[in-house]
Amino acid sequence: MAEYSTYGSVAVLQVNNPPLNTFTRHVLQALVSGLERAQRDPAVRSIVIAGKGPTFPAGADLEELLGTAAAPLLSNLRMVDKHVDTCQKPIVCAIHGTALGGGFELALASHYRLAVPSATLSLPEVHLGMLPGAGGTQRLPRVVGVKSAIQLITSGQDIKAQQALTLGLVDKIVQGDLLKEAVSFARSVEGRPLEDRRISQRTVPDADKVDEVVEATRKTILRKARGAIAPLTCVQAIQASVLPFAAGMAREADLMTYLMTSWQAAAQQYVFFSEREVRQWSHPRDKHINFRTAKPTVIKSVGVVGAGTMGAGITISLLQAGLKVVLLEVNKKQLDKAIAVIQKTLRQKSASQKMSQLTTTMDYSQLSDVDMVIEAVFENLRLKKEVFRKLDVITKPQAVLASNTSGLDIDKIAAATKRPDKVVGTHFFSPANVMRLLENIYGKKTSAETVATVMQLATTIGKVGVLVGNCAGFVGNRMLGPYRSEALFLLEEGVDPQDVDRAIEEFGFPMGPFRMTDLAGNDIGWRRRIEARLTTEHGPPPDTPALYRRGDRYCPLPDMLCLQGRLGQKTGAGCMMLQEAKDDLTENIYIRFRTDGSVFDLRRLLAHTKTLEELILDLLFADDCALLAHTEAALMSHHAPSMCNRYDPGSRTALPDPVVLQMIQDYRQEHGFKKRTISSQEIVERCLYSLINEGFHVLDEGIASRALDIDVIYLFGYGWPRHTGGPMYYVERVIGLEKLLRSLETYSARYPNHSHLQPSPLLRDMVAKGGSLAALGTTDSKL
Ligand SMILES: CCCCCC/C=C/CC(=O)SCCNC(=O)CCNC(=O)[C@H](O)C(C)(C)COP(=O)(O)OP(=O)(O)OC[C@H]1O[C@@H](n2cnc3c(N)ncnc32)[C@H](O)[C@@H]1OP(=O)(O)O
Repeated sequence: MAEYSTYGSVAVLQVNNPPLNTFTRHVLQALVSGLERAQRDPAVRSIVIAGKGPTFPAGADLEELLGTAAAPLLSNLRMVDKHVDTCQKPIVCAIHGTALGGGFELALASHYRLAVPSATLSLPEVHLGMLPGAGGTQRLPRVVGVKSAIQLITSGQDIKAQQALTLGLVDKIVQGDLLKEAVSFARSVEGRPLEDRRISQRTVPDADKVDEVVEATRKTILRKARGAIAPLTCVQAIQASVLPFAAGMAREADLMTYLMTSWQAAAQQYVFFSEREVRQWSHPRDKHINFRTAKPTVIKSVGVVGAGTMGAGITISLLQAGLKVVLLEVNKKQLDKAIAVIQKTLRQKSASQKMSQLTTTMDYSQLSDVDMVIEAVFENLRLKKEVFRKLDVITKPQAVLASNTSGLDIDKIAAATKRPDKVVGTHFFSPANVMRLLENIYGKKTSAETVATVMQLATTIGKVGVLVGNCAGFVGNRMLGPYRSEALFLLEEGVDPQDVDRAIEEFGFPMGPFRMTDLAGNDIGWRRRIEARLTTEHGPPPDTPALYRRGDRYCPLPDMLCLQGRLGQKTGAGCMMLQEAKDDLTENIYIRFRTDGSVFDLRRLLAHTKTLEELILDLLFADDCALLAHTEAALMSHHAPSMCNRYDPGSRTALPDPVVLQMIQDYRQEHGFKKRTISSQEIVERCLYSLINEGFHVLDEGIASRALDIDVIYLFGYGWPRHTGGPMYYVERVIGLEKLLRSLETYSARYPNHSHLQPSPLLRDMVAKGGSLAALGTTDSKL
């Protein structure tokens, strides 16, 4: 646990608790014993603490911290801290790997710190809903000042060795053998006075400005925290660092107890383990096919087809992971643009050498030798099938063929090939080089080996891969459907778009539903609805009521919006449409092609077509049309000043527009809706409960095999607030399944035609039988 050895006058304590040398109570007990022994031994004049194997201790063992062993763990940690801080012999910490949380705090309690250049230090407790409760909030500000301490602790950011040296957190960077250097360093400081080496005895350098600093940062922290209590509690603890050390420590301990017993800390620790647990996948159809039994194919080279925003982002992710990439794009301008974006991004990340791993081409035959292809063309089934047909012929027979689709049928895509066992979905999220989620979709015929390969690929490229089944929208986008519908129905009843957004953002999402679709592009959903023949232009049958489709309530506002060119931020306006004379509109609408920025006057193009609607639809969906095959058309209306959520050029700030509010009012009148006041609580409940209810359907159908898979998808792909643990965790542990059921019953009784508010049979069953999501396969083994 902590190996004791001596090198002349130097005692060395090496923590040995693989894989990360985390502090269990036994490790800490062994450290206390080692320190006592070294203090007792008159031959020992200095002490080195180090980690054996890959790292210095990476913090407290979370399984113990959360379980019944928490009390002895904490009391042992305090004991170590006291022994170290009051020790009369110099203690030198030798840091390599990751000195995190309690590990870093142990180093701060010591008298000297040496680190190898690759070492990383951090206090990441805020991500676990806690604070650095072993003196971190008291010692760090004594070294770096309150301002920097607030920044470092509330962000939990990594501090690289060189930065730590600059900040005064380490005393020396060691290039050679760390342990040897640490022993010789310890010897060199033997007998020197220790008082000025004890951080606890120092005063905070910017103590006189503490209130000012806290006041200045509070607003930003609150905004970023989005409902999480840990960041501001960290600030309160840091504020106490200007008190005498013992008083500050007492304040830190009180606040730590408050956080550790909060539901948010439990939720965030669930997130930590769930992020890792999704790697332990098993095939819902056959549990014998799982991460242990299925062997992935080794992937060294990947072809990416399509150099749009997604294709370029995917390419960057692959290159950053050291894979060889062949990027294919049949449009030269688009290809050049993508190369420039990739180059710029890699350069910003100081990874320009990775460009040598990239081949770009317009010729499919260049893909003949890659181990895998990820297709990232326009979201259109016909086009994707065509690409897969080609790939099947060109690539080597053992190559895996993956489609980056956000919801199209993987089986239909696979059917275009003679190797459906090698076809799989890999749903990346935009921006693909930033977003951590990779939703991997198996089809009916996808082999275990192919599943294992894409799950392994996720890990290789630093993503969180979640395995899900095939259905429209898979897990994430399918659950988003009811959420969006309910948001629209709320507009019909009297809420303004910005009120819906505000309520959802107050719950903790970075963006409400309207700002989110404006960002993603309103045309994405529109295209899907058109393909499903749901929009007015392509359906419904004449005898269907205006606000119904296939027996379900339907809100046509987003379709009307798209027809007016309000596609979101990319067109400078989104959200709600402004009902204007179409003739007027044609005067002002242009089409801008993203590849070269050229602008075409619609009136000229209109000469060849019947109506404006038809023209826009043609342009947006004609993937085989020469104009659009390799470009994404963006419609740009010059009516922006009078539009609802409009965006000043280059800005992402949504500006509500009174004209549109009037338009919604007209829409309500036209369809006989009576405006009423709706509370934020109702907005949140109706939107989120309908999303979660769909999650129960998804589990019932085996599309997701565990509730934690859904949680991870929403946390890493959709901005679900981390401190709530994810939708399924939140509803079970915070709201309660019974309350969810009762609320859904109330709302569905009020809105019998909103089918997504009808409680799922699984939810009813679980409430009736007292079942839990954990029993369904949510692995809570570590919680
Ligand atoms: C008033 C007195 C109060 C005293 C309170 C003292 C409180 C101290 C607070 C803390 O120290 S909290 C813990 C702080 N440390 C962390 O948050 C580190 C968390 N870990 C990581 O960030 C990463 O694991 C890593 C260290 C960067 C390594 O990443 P890597 O990708 O290499 O490995 P993983 O797959 O993440 O982890 C491997 C394996 O280990 C498990 N694990 C990681 N950290 C912990 C931990 N702190 N406790 C328990 N288990 C941990 C992880 O779950 C993996 O397990 P698996 O079974 O292989 O999935």
